[in-house]
Amino acid sequence: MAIVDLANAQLQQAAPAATKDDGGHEQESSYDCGACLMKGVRHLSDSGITRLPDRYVLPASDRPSVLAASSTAAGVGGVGRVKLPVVDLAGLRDPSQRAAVLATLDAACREYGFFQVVNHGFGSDVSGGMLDVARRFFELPLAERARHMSADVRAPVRYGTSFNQAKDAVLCWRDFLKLVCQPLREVVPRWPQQPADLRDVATRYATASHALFMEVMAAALEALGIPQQAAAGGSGGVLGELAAAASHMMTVNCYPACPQPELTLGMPPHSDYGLFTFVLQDHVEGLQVMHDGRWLTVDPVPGSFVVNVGDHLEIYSNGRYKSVLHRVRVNSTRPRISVASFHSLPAERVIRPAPELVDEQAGNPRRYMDTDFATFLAYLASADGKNKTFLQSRKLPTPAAAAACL
Ligand SMILES: O=C(O)CCC(=O)C(=O)O
Ligand SMILES: [Fe+2]
Repeated sequence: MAIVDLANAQLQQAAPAATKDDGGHEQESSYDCGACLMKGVRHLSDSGITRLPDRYVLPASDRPSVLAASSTAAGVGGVGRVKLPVVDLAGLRDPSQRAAVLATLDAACREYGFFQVVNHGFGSDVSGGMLDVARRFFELPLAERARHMSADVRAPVRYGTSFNQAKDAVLCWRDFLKLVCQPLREVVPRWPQQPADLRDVATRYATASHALFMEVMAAALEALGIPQQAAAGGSGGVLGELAAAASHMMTVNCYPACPQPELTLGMPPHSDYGLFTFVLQDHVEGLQVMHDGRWLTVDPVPGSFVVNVGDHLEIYSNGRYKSVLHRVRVNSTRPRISVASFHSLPAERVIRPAPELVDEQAGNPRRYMDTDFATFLAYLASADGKNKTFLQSRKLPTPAAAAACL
């Protein structure tokens, strides 16, 4: 798994922008040809364009200002901004504080589906080094980056643009480098050779990210009350399975300065496919989280990771933890780099609600169907993708909802 795009967008199926819209967009331009656009947005930005090519212009109802302007939420920073709950890993490692930190993590996963991890022990050389080499990768000449362009979504390394460049009716203002990270020793020799230190730096980063994921996953299982020995019939539980084999993919995202950021997005609304995603971002804001029907901008906290619950964890927790929609805004002056690490069980593993969290008699019916990677691929190819998210497509009707339909 973790080999194709592990994010489920509410796909933008709108037709490209009309001949002229309120941004004064005209249809014919040298930058509107399909082949030029596939060179990516870094190329467009470097070429000094002053207006957004039509293929990036979202229909008015999907533009970033909609829903964002007046958002507020209890316990958050300013209007439309959020300081995510903080999970202090140093506290988690201290027996006298562990219960309190677990309670914070549990509440964050239920309410926001997002939290921030601090004091994680990741050396700043590891995370800072990763952001630095990512930035230098996108500064390479286009011809060097383009060596890794591939239509094969299973390739261990893939360079591309937009969200799903082969399918997106409206393109996103993002270029990306995807690196499959497992089995690490086998895939690293396939990763880019330029910049010369990329393989070393990304290997150290991937190793540390996996260790951090295991620690946070152990905490989440404890907070959910799932004993690790019993979780998979006494075979060491999910943690034991993950230690033996996991899926892990890294996406390095580059969002260059955009001439008309109010008309487009860096990433469309989507949820992530796995158990947990760890996002390392530079100091430029852009990530927005859906909370209570409103978009909230996440305040970047230097040295921290933004962690979010993925679809697999929502299913495994039988809906207790939320895999929420998020998206990325861009801006006109400051390029932004982020590195998203997607962690889950191996692709062939069927994900279903943990038996410990299902109890029909106690009013906790099973809420999700069995899910595996083949189901996910079938969903992507199906018409359903236009109408609802993958997660919605896996929901079982609750008894109350089923009764209402009778
Ligand atoms: O760039 C970001 O902050 C988030 C990226 C993201 O959501 C993803 O890669 O799935
Ligand atoms: Fe995401």
